[in-house]
Amino acid sequence: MSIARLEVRSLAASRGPVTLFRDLSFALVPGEIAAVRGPNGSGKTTLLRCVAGLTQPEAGDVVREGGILFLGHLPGIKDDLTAEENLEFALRMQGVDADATKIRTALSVVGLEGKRRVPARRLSAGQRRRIGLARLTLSTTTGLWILDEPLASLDASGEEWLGGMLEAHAGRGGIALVATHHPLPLAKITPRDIAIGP
Ligand SMILES: Nc1ncnc2c1ncn2[C@@H]1O[C@H](COP(=O)(O)OP(=O)(O)OP(=O)(O)O)[C@@H](O)[C@H]1O
Repeated sequence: MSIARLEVRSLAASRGPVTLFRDLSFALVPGEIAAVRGPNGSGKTTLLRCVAGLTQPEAGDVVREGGILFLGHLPGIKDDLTAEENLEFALRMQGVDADATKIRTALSVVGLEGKRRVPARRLSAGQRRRIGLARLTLSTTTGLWILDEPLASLDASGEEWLGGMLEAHAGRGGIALVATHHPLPLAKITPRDIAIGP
């Protein structure tokens, strides 16, 4: 199981003179998925970074239980590494132990089996995104998934796959905080909406 809990209390963040959000509070219980919504530049990434502990909020607290998987809005892919080298590197940074077979299986799950030895510079935007998303298949015991625009560049089959991954994660007691401009492709769960910005 990937039991997790997240509580955000009276969180505030600014960039320079601009207040992005203030007095933001919410709590997610095991099995809950939240969609963070707001216009470009409203502070969605900033909120995700605060929740992950990567950015210090101006005020408020974040209480977390369970490990974190953070998938940034840029896939963070290194051009000179192959698909499998990129995945291996990302997992190592995350502290996830994955052997060559697991990596190959994860890439095959996201439709990149035939591309695993291809340098990332020769992959499309959606294929690069899929390398990042392959981390989800190997992070099934990580309680809190923080995903920034995971649907960007994904085709319909990728969206459907991601929806299934999120629902399986919720079914294991995991929670997810997902910044998105698109509706989350969930069939069984209604996500909680967290709106920020003007
Ligand atoms: N490194 C930075 N230095 C200064 N200002 C920044 C930096 N990163 C973001 N900002 C500012 O903070 C504000 C919020 O940015 P953030 O990336 O959190 O928004 P967002 O809602 O995720 O946007 P988008 O939908 O475009 O991804 C923006 O107005 C941006 O100009």
